[in-house]
Amino acid sequence: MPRYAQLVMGPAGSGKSTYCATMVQHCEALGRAVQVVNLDPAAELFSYPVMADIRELIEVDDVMEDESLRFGPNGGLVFCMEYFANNFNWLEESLGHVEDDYILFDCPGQIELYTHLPVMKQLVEQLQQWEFRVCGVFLVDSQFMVESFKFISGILAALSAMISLEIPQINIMTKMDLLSKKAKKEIEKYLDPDMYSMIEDSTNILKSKMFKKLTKSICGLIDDYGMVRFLPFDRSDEESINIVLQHIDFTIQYGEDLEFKEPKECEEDKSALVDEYFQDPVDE
Ligand SMILES: Nc1nc2c(ncn2[C@@H]2O[C@H](COP(=O)(O)OP(=O)(O)OP(=O)(O)O)[C@@H](O)[C@H]2O)c(=O)[nH]1
Ligand SMILES: [Mg+2]
Repeated sequence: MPRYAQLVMGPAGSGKSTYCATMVQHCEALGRAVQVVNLDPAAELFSYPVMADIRELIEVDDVMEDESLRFGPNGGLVFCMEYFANNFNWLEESLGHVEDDYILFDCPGQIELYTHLPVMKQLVEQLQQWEFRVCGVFLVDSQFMVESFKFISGILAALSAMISLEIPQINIMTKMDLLSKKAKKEIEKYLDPDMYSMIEDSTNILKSKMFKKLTKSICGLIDDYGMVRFLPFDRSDEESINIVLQHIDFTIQYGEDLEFKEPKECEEDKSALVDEYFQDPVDE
């Protein structure tokens, strides 16, 4: 039986932990069991139940306080993640092996983890060895995406994670509930972007010829990949959460191997339900 995983990534404050909490609630309402593993060694509070917490293995504060290491917060985090990569057996023990398990990994927000450090790639390979089908979920704050320049930098971050991890990836614009009506309308064009009109938008305001040329090349590169699309995520809208979940389920083929399980209560009440169904209609 395959196992399923979402690797929830994205820049600091993009809404990763909130996304995990929202997904857990949503899946609970659907009667689906979803667990969350915290992989942020600097996290403090969670609004979801944690199945495993990297801080049981290593904590950023301890690394920063260590006299021989003398790391700051970012160096400390990199150290913690490298230590984690050398101790995947901790994760294996914490995960156990439950049939059909579906796990969200709430990752740290340091962008270098997804662009050039090998840790996340090593994690993906390890999860795949444990029979997980892994989907990358890359979150970007929609409030920073309403201008074409910011959008291009967001798209490049998503693209570099996609290229370095080599797994299917769903890109999401979070915090859609915070946008004004006008901004929502404006952002529609960024969900499925036409990079050529983006080139026009961005280069018209540029004075330097060289910068114009560079922007054109970057937009051309993004367009060549043709793989970066965004889904809007509004935590207050069940429909939007459902669409995101369906896309992710589809990429990891969740549900294809599931066997039908009869809900317990239903089994007991089955005869009663059947009787009710075949009852003679009551005369009104
Ligand atoms: N209104 C609104 N606020 C959100 C949403 N998602 C996140 N937030 C807020 O944004 C802030 C950061 O959210 P987090 O979920 O902690 O973000 P994160 O990506 O886990 O942050 P780090 O782990 O520090 O990188 C919190 O104050 C959240 O309440 C959203 O969809 N809507
Ligand atoms: Mg977080």
